[in-house]
Amino acid sequence: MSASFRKVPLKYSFIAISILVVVHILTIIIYRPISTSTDEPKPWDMKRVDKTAKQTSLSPRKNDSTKETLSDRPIGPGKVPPILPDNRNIKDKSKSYSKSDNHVEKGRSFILGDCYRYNSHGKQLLPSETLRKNNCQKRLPKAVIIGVKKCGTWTIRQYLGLHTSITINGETQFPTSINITAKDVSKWKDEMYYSSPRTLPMTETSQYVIARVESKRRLKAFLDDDLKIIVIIRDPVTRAVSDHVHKLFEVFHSSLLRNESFPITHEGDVLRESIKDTIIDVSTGRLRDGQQLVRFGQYITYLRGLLEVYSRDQLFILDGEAFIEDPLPSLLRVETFLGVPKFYKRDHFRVNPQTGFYCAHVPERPFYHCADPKRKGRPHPTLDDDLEGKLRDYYRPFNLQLAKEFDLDFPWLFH
Ligand SMILES: Nc1ncnc2c1ncn2[C@@H]1O[C@H](COP(=O)(O)OS(=O)(=O)O)[C@@H](OP(=O)(O)O)[C@H]1O
Repeated sequence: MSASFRKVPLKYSFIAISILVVVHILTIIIYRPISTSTDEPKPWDMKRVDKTAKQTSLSPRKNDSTKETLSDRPIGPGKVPPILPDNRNIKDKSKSYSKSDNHVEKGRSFILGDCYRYNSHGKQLLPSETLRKNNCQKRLPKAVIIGVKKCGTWTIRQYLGLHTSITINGETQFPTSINITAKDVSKWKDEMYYSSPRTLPMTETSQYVIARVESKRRLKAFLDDDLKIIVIIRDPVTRAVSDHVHKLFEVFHSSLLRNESFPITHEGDVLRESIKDTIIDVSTGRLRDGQQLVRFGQYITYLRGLLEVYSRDQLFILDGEAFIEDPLPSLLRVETFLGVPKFYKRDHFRVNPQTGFYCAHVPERPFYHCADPKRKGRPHPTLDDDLEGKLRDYYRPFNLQLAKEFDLDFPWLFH
């Protein structure tokens, strides 16, 4: 073997090496990430800047039998969920959305706020001298996004993270124990990003909104008197479906991790039937309204609880359905509510042709902010009329009361 290697003439080795070098250079050119502010953002360059935030994406796995069904084919009898923009159906298979791990080119660096930069090594604190000069510290949040679960909290947090006057953490565990101490709060503060006085420190959780009133009150004592609170809510029927799909997907995935050949077939039917089994008591045919899956959509209960602790003008209630349709108008209102300079523009947002959901890119930031279609924006099964009717009947009085008490006019509140 080694003898035959030695017989290969030098000329051929040189040609082979040259070919390899050319192929390598072409690969780098084709897959180079967004590197200048004038470059067109490419869907395959999407990546979250926020590396320390809780990872919500499952890494694509080989032979993933869910792939075709869950991201490409609508579930249900030939229908797509009505809430999604029409362009959800546009398929663009030529672009791979799995190339989400592109890095900033070596030698390039983006400044994020006053305390961080992002380069080919990821997100890093600026040199300590700069941190001192900019008065970078860990600060308790002055504004929070607190839920509701499955209503779009992740996406709005990503978009707010693009704002040059906001420093927003990934999801953090708000201390909600009834005996909360200064130590608990200080531990929580340690989870925050460094921020300068020039930017608004923020964080997010979908848990605080459902915490008991007494717990909310205890935490409030440690926070700014004029803490600003964003609550995003969507059609509770869709929220329940989303929550159920999420839970089932987690189960499928853990099974798949244990046994790669776990068969997943007829997802639409499985999902439709399993949501029915979860929500309807078969013996009585009635809705199991004690289920969290159902109760979480009773937004008025949680919002009333918030009002016992915070004043109405500290709350901004965002329509999650309108936010999906077009995030810009919602974000402009959020800017006003937070009192930060106007930043968002129409051309920061583009629809991901693969999913029909918006993604965001701003020239000041290195990457597209685009949800992993396996984790957010999953296809929903179509509910059968009976189940949907029962859910709508259940939520209607709560929704109407919500519209009245909180002076909201979101169209789905009146369904
Ligand atoms: N731009 C964009 N891209 C993808 N998904 C979007 C977007 N805007 C809102 N949404 C909706 O957000 C839903 C998930 O909500 P959350 O992020 O609050 O979920 S979680 O509670 O943090 O798990 C998620 O629910 P599913 O559609 O069931 O996956 C989406 O409908």
